[in-house]
Amino acid sequence: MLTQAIARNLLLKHKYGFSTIPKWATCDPYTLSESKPYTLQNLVSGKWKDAKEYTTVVDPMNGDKFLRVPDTKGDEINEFISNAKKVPKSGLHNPIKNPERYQLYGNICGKIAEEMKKPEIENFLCKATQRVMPKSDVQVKGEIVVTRRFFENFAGDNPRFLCRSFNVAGDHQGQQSSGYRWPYGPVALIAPFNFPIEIPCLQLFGCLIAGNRPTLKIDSKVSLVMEQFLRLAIDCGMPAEDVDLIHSGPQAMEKIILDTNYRVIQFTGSSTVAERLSKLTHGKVKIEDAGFDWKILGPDVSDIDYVAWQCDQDAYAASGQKCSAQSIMYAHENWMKAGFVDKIKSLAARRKLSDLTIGPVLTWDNQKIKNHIDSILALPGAKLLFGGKPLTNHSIPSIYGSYEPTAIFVPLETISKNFDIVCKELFGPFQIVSEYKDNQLDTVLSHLEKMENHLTAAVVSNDVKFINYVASNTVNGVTYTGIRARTTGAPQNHWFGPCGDPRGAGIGTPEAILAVWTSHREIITDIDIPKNWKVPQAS
Ligand SMILES: NC(=O)c1ccc[n+]([C@@H]2O[C@H](COP(=O)([O-])OP(=O)(O)OC[C@H]3O[C@@H](n4cnc5c(N)ncnc54)[C@H](O)[C@@H]3O)[C@@H](O)[C@H]2O)c1
Repeated sequence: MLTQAIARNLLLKHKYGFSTIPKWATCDPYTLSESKPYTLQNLVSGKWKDAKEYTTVVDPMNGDKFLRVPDTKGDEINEFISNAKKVPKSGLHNPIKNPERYQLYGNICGKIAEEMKKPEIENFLCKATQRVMPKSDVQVKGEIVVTRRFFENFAGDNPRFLCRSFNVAGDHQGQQSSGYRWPYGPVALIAPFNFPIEIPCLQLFGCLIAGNRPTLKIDSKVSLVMEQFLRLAIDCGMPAEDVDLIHSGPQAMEKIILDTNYRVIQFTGSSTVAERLSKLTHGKVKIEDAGFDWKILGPDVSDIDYVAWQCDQDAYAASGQKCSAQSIMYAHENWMKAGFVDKIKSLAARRKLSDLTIGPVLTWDNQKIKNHIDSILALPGAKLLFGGKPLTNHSIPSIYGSYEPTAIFVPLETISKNFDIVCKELFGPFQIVSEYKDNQLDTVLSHLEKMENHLTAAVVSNDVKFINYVASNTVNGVTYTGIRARTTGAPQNHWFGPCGDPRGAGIGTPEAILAVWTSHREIITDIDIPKNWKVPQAS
């Protein structure tokens, strides 16, 4: 693989006539290996700094010790805390303070988008991402392109348009109320491993555009990508003091949170940590957590090859490590009779490690995956549809999972009686399949009602009455409907986030940025006392 990377690097150099490593980059993802490891740095107070201690991150494809990531702790966290404490609650800018910074961020976003269009920079970001979170070329390119398009969206005057205010006429001459979207000031942003560039970039720049000053913490397995991306952003004019990047373990981050005055913490990751931080901060959190995402295939069977392809993508692309991945599929009996499962089975069988259409699972090892599969197969009527075995002939280290795309059939009534076991998110290439008849749709809906997480969902049907019945009785924040409905897809052009939880966060769109990174403020101007005013009766 390494030889391939070097060959590709040389090919690109030849094709484009310049180095494939951008001038601001400090790591070469094409040659990164145990013999050419890279040591990451924290960004604090506008300076790149080393740490006293490091953790080692291994190459998920072969176990090579290829990254040394700061294990920031002890006294080293004090600078992060004091920087956050210096930030005023009114932010670095707001609609009536330092408004030129909206233009600054419009320019930065425009410049970043321009840079990301350059092939050598796009390739660099794709490779860096793929080295730490192995996914296919198509999947990784999709992540980079969504990120670039987000920056295109917020170039120019769009930061100030985003934070536009409104006025309402008052009760008398000289009175007017103005509604503002106000930043929180000192904030923290915690991001997971599965989208090393898209999640942190969209949240970080939404946060900055709105006037906040964040401490950024990414999962250390993948924080290489944002460590490099921030160097690009600084090169594009971002003031280096506008954000602190910390690489640390959970305890150090919790200590920072406890000792700091963060006004809001945006967290993306597991529900367990989300709940923990929620309690720790007395609810000052905006959460994007686990996804147990469902798909319902309606009674109207059509376009079976397309729908099967979409199911395979939804369940198994990026080895199922998307929070939007299809976790459970309820197929109407008409689809089952049409041989739908066999179609998905043969599509899933095309996936291979050599092109990363299936790859390492970074938070579940094979023992944990096997235990989950066994516990479901032990339930009444459950049967393995396909997969169910570890991958073979590879060098993925055993701390990570490596499993075939897997599907297990579980009857509807078994799910009803064993809901907690069946409807548990396995963050890997795994899905539950069930079948329902016309008169069992309400049983399916009763399952959806019981679910804890309401992130993505798909109603695959072109029957408008069917779609409306399901959509009107459910709450998922991102619900795709129609024969092309999918569960995965977190582009920059529509809201992505859970619904039905007051702590729920969104990402990327104007509404998402305003909902997560600003709160409402109203300033009422009242300046004009009439000349003939007299003291009224006591009231
Ligand atoms: N809803 C979404 O938009 C979305 C997107 C991506 C992933 N996810 C979810 O994330 C999960 C997978 O990620 P994971 O298991 O690595 O998540 P995780 O909760 O273990 O880690 C997420 C981040 O939190 C940090 N962290 C962990 N414990 C912490 C603590 N006590 N204090 C402060 N920070 C802490 C981690 O270092 C990491 O940066 C899945 O459940 C997936 O569905 C959700």
